[in-house]
Amino acid sequence: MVTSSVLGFPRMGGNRELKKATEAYWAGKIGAEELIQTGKNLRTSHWKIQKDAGAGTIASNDFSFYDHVLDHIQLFNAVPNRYRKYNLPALDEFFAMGRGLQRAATDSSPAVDVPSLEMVKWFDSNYHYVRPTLQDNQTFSLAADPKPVREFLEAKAQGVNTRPVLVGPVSFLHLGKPDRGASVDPITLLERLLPTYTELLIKLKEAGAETVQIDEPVLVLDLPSRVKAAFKTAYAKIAAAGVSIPKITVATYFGDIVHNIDVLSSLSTVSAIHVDLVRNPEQLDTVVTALAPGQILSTGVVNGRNIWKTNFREAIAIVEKAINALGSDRVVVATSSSLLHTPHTLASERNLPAEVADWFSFASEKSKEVAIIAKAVTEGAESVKAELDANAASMHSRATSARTNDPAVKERQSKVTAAMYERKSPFARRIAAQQEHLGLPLFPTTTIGSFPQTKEIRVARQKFGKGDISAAEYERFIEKEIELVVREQEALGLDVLVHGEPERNDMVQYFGERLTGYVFTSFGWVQSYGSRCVRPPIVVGDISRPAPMTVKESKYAASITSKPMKGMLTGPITCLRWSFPRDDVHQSVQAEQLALALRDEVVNLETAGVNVIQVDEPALREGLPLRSGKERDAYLDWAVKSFRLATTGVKDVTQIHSHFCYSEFQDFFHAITALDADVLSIENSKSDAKLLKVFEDEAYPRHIGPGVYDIHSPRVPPQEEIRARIEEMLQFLRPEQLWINPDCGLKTRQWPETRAALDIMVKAAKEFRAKYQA
Ligand SMILES: Nc1nc2c(c(=O)[nH]1)N[C@@H](CNc1ccc(C(=O)N[C@@H](CCC(=O)N[C@@H](CCC(=O)N[C@@H](CCC(=O)O)C(=O)O)C(=O)O)C(=O)O)cc1)CN2
Ligand code: MET
Ligand SMILES: [Zn+2]
Repeated sequence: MVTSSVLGFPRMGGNRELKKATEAYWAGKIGAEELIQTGKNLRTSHWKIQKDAGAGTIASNDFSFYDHVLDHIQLFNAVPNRYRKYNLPALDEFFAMGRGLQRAATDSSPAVDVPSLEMVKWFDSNYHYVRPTLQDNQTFSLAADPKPVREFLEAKAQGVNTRPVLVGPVSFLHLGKPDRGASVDPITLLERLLPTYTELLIKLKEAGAETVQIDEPVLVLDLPSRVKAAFKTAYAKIAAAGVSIPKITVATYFGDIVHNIDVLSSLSTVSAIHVDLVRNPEQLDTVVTALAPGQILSTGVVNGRNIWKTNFREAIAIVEKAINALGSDRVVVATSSSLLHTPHTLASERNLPAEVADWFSFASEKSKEVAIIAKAVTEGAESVKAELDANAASMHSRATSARTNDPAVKERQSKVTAAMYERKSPFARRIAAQQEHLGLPLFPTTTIGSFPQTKEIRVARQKFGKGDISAAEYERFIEKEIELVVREQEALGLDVLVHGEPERNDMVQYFGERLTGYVFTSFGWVQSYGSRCVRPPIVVGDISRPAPMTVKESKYAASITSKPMKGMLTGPITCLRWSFPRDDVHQSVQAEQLALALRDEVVNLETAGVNVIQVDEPALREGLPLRSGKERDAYLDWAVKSFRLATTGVKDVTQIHSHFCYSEFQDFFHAITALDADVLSIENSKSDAKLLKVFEDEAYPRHIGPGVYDIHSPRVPPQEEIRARIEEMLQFLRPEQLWINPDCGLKTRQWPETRAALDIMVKAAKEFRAKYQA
C-alpha cells in the first residue's frame, strides 16, 4: 500500500491568528499564556485539517512562533551569550534573537540592548530563517522540555500520531555561520552536536514517535567535500543508537540530489529518502538506483511552493514509475516540500473568478491531493474516478482559457530590439550629468522607499477597499501622508527624498493590482519572516500595463519639495518571484512582459520630472538557481536583461537606483555590474564588511550604499555603531561612491524609532562629510 505524507503545514492560521497574537504579545497587549494558547489552538486545528483531508503522515514541530531554524538554535542551546546572559524567559530570549530587544532598566531587571541575529533567505524562497551564529568554542546541549517532544505528545493526546520534523545536523551547521569575530568553520562542530541530536531522537522514541523527518535540504546545493563527508559521520553516529531512536526519513527539497548522489550511501541506514519530484522529476531514475535495499522513497509530487492544482495524471505517472522500480511498499506520495510557502485554504476565497479558482490548490487542498494520489495508485484509478475526472477538467479549462493569452503583449515582445537594453551613454558620462543636475554632497543620505505603514494607513486602505470612504477621500488621505513623510525627511536633513509608499499595501501586490494578467486572493497570506506575511498576487495570463501606476504619487511628492525626489518601482524579477508565477509559460517570458510594463512607467516618471528612479530587485539573488552551472548562467542572462529593459529608456541625467536586501554578491557579482544601475543600495549592516571587498577587487565603478543599520528590529542603533560601519565600508569603497542609507525600507517600523535612527544616520553622514570635504 502506498501512503501519503505532508512535510509541514503553514503556521499563521486561516486568519493570520499567529501574526496577530505574536504582535499583540510584543506590544504587551496579551501575556505569554495567551500567545502559547493561540499556538496550541493553531496546531490542533492544522493537524485536524490534515487528518480530515486523509493525509497519512502528518508533521509535528513544523509550527514555530517565529522560525523553525531559530527553534533549533534554542533547542540545541546554541544561543550566543549576548542573549543568554540576560536570563530571559525562554520565549523572550527566542524573540530577542529573532528581532532584537531594547528595553530600559526596571526595579527588578537590568537594561537590555541586543540586536537580532541575522535573517537570511530560505534557499530560493521568500521565507527567511534566522541564521545559527556559532562560536569558536561552541558547545551544544539539549534544552529542557524539548519542543519537538512536547509538540509530539500534544498531538498524540489529540489522537494524531505525528512525524516530528527536525532540521538535520548537517543542514543546521552548514546554514549557520561563525559569529562576528569568530572563525570557526561550522561543519567542524558536527561531532559536538551529534550527541545532543541523538539524545533528542531517543527522547522522541520514548515519547512514542515511530518516525521522524530530518530535513537536510542542503543536499540540493553544491557542497564542499567536507560537508558531504559530514553526512557519513552524522548518520553513522545516529544509526549507532539502533532501535532506541525512531525510523528516519531524510528529506531534501527545492532541487535535485543527483550531483550529491554518492552521499546516499552515507544515508543507507535511514529508512526513507524524500526528494522533490516537482522541481526535478528527472532525478527519479538516479535516486531509485542509489537507494539502499529496502529503503523507501518519498516522492514529492504535490508542489509545496505554488498554488496550482496538481496535475493528477502527471503526478500519478511519476509515482507509478517509482512503484514499478521499487514496489508499492517502498513508495510514499508526498508534498514536494513543507506547505509553509502556500496559503492556508482556498475555501475562504469568495472573490476569485470561479473559472480561475478551479485552477488553484492551497495548503488544505494540497493535503487532500497527496491522499487522492496515494489512493489512486493503491486502489486503482477507479477508486477516485470522480476526483481524477474533475482534475482533468480543471487542467483542460486552464489550458484552453482565453484569460491566459494576450496577442498584443506577444506582439510587443516580438519587437524588442538590442538597443532597448542599453543606456544612451556610459556611466562616467551619465554620472557627470546627474551630479550637475542633483548637486548632492559627498556621502549623500537617502532611504530605501517605504516609511512606517501605520495602523491609520492600513485602516484607511481597508475602508477604501470596502467602499466606506471614497476614492477622493482616500487620495487626500494619501497626499497628507506623503506630505508628512516629505516634511519629516526635510527636517531630518536627508538629501534624496522618497514619497514613503503609503499608498502601497505591498511592493509587489500593489503593482500586480495595476497590471492585467493577475488575480488576487482575500486570505492567501504566506509567512515571509517572523510575524510578517505577504499575499502574493497570482499571474494567470499575459501581463501588460493599462495605465501609469505610480506617477501621480511621485509627481505630487516632487511638487512639494525642492529636494530631489526618488521615484520607486518594483523590478520585473521581484514582481515575478514574489508573485505566484504561472507554470505554463517560462519565467523569462513573464519577466519580459513585466519589464516592458515597467519601462513605460520609468519613462513616464522621467517625463513627469522625477529624475531619480529606484527599481528594487531584492528578489534577484533569490531567483538564482541554487547550483552553479548552465542553469544559473541562463537565469542571470534573462534576469539582467529584464532589469535593463525596464530601466534603460531614460536620458543620461536620470539616475537609476536599485536596491537589494541581501549581501551575498560573491557568486553573482558580474550580474550586479551588468545591471548598469547608477546607484545600488544593499543590505549590509548584519554582515561582515569584508563582503564589500568584492567591490574593491572588481573595481566597481558606480555608486553604492551598503546599509548602515538593520531595519527589521525596532532597536535604535547608537551613533558609534553607525560610525564604525561607515569606517569599515571606507576600507573597501571610495568616498565619492559611498551613499549612506538604512538596510531596507522602513514600512515595518514605528515613527519614534524611525525618526531616532535616521537622525543618528544623518548625523553620522555629516560627520564623515566634514572630515572628507576638508
Ligand atoms: N512581497 C514582499 N516580500 C518581501 C518583502 C516585501 O516587502 N514584500 N520584504 C522582505 C521582507 N519581507 C516582508 C514581508 C512582509 C512585510 C509586511 O510588512 N507585511 C505586512 C502586510 C502587508 C500588507 O499586505 N498589508 C495590507 C493589508 C494589511 C492588513 O493586515 N490589513 C488588516 C486591516 C487593517 C488593520 O487592522 O491593520 C486586515 O486585512 O485585516 C495593507 O496594508 O493594505 C504584515 O505582515 O503586516 C514586510 C517585510 C522580503 N520579502
Ligand atoms: C524588500 S525591499 C523594499 C524596498 C521598498 N522600496 C521599501 O522600501 O520598502
Ligand atoms: Zn529591501
